[in-house]
Amino acid sequence: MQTVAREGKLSPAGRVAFLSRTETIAAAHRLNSKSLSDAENKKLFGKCNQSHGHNYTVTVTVRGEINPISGMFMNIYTLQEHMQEAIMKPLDHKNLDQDVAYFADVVSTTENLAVYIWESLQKCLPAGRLYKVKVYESDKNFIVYKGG
Ligand SMILES: Nc1nc2c(c(=O)[nH]1)N=C([C@H](O)[C@H](O)COP(=O)(O)OP(=O)(O)OP(=O)(O)O)CN2
Ligand SMILES: [Zn+2]
Repeated sequence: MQTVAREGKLSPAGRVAFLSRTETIAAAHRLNSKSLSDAENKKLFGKCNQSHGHNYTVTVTVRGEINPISGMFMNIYTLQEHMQEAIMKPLDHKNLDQDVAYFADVVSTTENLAVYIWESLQKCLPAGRLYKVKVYESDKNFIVYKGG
């Protein structure tokens, strides 16, 4: 990288790139709202009102301006470390409803799981860095959350 800088072959400034990394978490849960009766929960959530598990696939996308010296805006290993702390450690091989305090009163839908991951990553990433959280609950279903 220093060689590139010495030779003056720097990337033009102001180029924004998007970096994504995917991890998989295995977790158990059930869809159940404390605001509803047992009968209402069964009617609304059907089979998903019973305990079951998923191998969730979580793709996190961050954005930033490419540093002309390093050729990147974030080392992928840095993103890996943040995902370990914010996603893998609290969620992998856990019962979301019982082991994760956030879901004590929040229904553990994939939507809310994406929000949890977004908020956890926001705590360790620089402002404006996080762009998108995509969570696959199964091969067929996924949620995209971009904050807000
Ligand atoms: N909007 C949402 N709807 C549902 C969610 C959710 O998170 N957000 N979650 C569920 C259940 O968790 C359920 O486990 C979904 O899994 P499954 O039925 O296995 O999903 P598939 O569509 O992949 O499987 P099929 O065999 O095709 O049914 C329900 N709804
Ligand atoms: Zn489920």
